[in-house]
Amino acid sequence: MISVEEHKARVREVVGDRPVAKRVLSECAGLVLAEDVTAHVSLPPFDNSAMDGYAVRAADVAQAGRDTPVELPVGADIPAGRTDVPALAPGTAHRIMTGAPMPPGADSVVMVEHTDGGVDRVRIFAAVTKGLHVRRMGEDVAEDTIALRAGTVLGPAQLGLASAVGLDRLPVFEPPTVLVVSTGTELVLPPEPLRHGQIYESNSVMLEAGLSALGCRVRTVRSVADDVARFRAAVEPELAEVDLVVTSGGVSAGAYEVVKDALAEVGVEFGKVAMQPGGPQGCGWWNGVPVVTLPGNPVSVLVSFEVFVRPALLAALGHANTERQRVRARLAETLTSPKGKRQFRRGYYTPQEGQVTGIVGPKGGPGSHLLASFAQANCLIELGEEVTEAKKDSIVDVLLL
Ligand SMILES: Nc1nc2c(c(=O)[nH]1)N[C@H]1C(S)=C(S)[C@@H](COP(=O)(O)OP(=O)(O)OC[C@H]3O[C@@H](n4cnc5c(N)ncnc54)[C@H](O)[C@@H]3O)O[C@H]1N2
Ligand code: MOO
Repeated sequence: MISVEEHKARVREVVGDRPVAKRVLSECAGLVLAEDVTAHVSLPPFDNSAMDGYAVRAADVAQAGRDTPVELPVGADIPAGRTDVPALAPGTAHRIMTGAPMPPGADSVVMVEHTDGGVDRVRIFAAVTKGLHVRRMGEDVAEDTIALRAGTVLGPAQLGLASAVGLDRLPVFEPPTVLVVSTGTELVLPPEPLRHGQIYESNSVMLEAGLSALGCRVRTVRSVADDVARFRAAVEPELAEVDLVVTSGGVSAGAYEVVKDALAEVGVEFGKVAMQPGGPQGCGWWNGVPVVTLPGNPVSVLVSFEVFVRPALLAALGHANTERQRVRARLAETLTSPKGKRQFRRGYYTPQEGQVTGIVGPKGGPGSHLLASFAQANCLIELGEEVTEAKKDSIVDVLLL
């Protein structure tokens, strides 16, 4: 039996690292930037107005007040987007809109609310300090400096910034195409009617959802009978198209362990990991393609995905943080755990106002077929290998899903 950490390291090694590719911004959300990116324009690219109003010289309106307006002739109209901006003559104002370039000679902007809004001449009721309501060129990003650092996870703000400095593509770690394979002669695809002894296939749907959330492309072979020749025939042609294969089922100790039977001879290693659920596991390469074989029980599949596959893929995709957020919580009821195995129980974590630790209670029992209770959970309660009983009110580790 190997430890969770050992198998985690094996899966990480098998999954490997992802190559770098340039992708259009619309396909980069959630991915990690592979190289530093330099801005070749300043942001803002030019001095511009932060308000709708009038561009002035502060000195020309120094005496303006509510009861002592200063009246200036309006020289020009500068909407946002105007590229031929005339200079401001002393003793005049230009009407200017938010985002429009500051005219040479002007040093500040009076908000329209502090004027009479005049078009040919304007009465100004407030003085301004020099630079008021002017957004300076380069105050957000200076030209030829690094706008985004390698390792940045690209969310809305980061992608917006990339576009704002004129980029249409970014170098990212390319997400893999993953083949999901569900094995089991008993599996039927909804909405086909079930006969006694058959069940609806659910593992591929969970794996697809989990993989898609990481940005992976997913192909699926949704139901392969427990027959080595049929398994090979269904999966082998796909190998050239994918970067990783994740199977479920057919890896334990029975007489018809299709995944084990088909892949042990190509060098995939199978064994037992000291965890519950998710004991029987395997990983290796098939025709050079990384393969991770997960046990078939639905809860085992999802816990195994969380513990082994998700962190390995996040690391492969360049994420520095590959783990779920871990918090400490007070246990709402006593739990038992098998000696020598790390147990992952499905739980519901509730933060407590003003407290460092929240409260966590189990959702359902430890059985790896209890999918409905997983569907009500928001966390995994992790009980270490040495733990056989975690008492009510003791503090436990919780992984937030
Ligand atoms: N003698 C032993 N028997 C078992 C052991 C063991 O160590 N010795 N380990 C048990 C554990 S723990 C697990 S986990 C399972 C893993 O078995 P397999 O990976 O071979 O999975 P299957 O037997 O194919 O399926 C297990 C269970 O899950 C259902 N299943 C499978 N695929 C799907 C799917 N795509 N959608 C929904 N449900 C699925 C399947 O019908 C079985 O009920 O082995 C134990 N046995
Ligand atoms: O290790 Mo199994 O995954 O408990 O059912």
